Amino acid sequence: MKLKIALLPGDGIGPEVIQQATKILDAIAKKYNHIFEYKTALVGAIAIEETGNPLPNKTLETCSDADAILFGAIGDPKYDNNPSAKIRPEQGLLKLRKKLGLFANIRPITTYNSLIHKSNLKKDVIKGTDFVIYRELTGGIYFGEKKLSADGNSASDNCNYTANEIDRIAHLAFKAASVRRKKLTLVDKANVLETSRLWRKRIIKMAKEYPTVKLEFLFVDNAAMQLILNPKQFDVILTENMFGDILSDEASVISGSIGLLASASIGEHTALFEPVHGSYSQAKEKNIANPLAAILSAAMLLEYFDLFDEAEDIKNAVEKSIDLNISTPDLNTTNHFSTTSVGNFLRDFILDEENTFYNKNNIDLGQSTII
Ligand SMILES: NC(=O)c1ccc[n+]([C@@H]2O[C@H](COP(=O)([O-])OP(=O)(O)OC[C@H]3O[C@@H](n4cnc5c(N)ncnc54)[C@H](O)[C@@H]3O)[C@@H](O)[C@H]2O)c1
Ligand SMILES: CC(C)[C@H](C(=O)O)[C@@H](O)C(=O)O
Ligand SMILES: [Mg+2]
Repeated sequence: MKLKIALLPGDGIGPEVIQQATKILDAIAKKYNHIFEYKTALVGAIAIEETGNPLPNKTLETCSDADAILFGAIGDPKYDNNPSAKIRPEQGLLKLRKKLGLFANIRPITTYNSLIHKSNLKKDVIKGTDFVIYRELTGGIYFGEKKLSADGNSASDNCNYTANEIDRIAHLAFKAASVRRKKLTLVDKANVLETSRLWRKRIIKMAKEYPTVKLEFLFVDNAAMQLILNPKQFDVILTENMFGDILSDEASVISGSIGLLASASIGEHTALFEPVHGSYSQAKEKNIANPLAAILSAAMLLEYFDLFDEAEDIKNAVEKSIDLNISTPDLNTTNHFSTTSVGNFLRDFILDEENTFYNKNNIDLGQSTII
């Protein structure tokens, strides 16, 4: 298969993790005789610096011409620490999602056997957790009208949803639940918010089309608690934009690190694949960022094109690296490995025809180093 992939590395650790993700995609291309062509474009703070615009037209064109987009991360302390800045890196990502119609953000949460004992959470609570968050991505408070009064003493952010915006992601979530464990949990704040009540009405109506799926409702405050108290109760969580953003960072603690959480942002015409984490600028160019979220996002990209064996190869390699503790400091506080080393290990594991990687003594890390 030939795929044109737009690469948007962005800011902070974005370029480093995207470099590892393309390393892995190249290994897959080599193993399976695919052709992956990359075109890199600017987004975020770096795009502001170079063009004055967090999403230059050229970037949008590159994305529109591509079969899919692989995104790193955006954001910079310069803007985080300046609430008065009118042009902000995050606008690049938000505009991209909106312009490309990427309305469904899919964030799977799973656990890894060899990380369970390291978790801050109890082993019995998290072992076997396997759910997916369907986060609405182009509506809600993120995209409503924003106002700041002339005297600067009052501000508002409007939260809007239309029935159509709710329905299109809800169908995807119901379909996902019907081929999984057949449970859908709508997370909202219907006891307070009018938009949440619209969500409930639409979902109750739609549930009749999916009779095999058990539907439950949770208020978001309770959901935040249930996620930590008993994450195994969840199969598919459907929620609006901001609740999904917050709950997925919380859920990353179940997996072991936000550096493990991948996502797919799906639209009608195209899709973008992005780690859940941000630009983690404290780690920029230190070669310590976990590249697995970006690499697993690349695996989701392959699944989007039905390249399931290829995606499975990546997931197996990721699991192996974690089992062998070939991990960055977020997962391995003692002999941790660099971002590059983790990428090298995965590449070599994927291309290793003779399966020499079955015990730690056989690992040839090549240029990799323990840092
Ligand atoms: N999709 C995105 O591009 C995205 C997502 C979230 C935040 N942001 C932006 O990123 C900037 C920093 O935001 P933040 O500090 O709240 O969130 P962040 O996700 O960048 O970092 C939060 C913490 O998570 C951990 N972490 C994140 N990524 C990691 C990785 N790959 N490996 C290991 N540990 C990792 C680190 O401990 C870090 O301190 C802000 O400008 C924010 O707007 C961008
Ligand atoms: C950077 C920010 C705009 C973004 C969001 O809130 O959607 C991020 O937190 C995410 O989770 O992708
Ligand atoms: Mg977020």
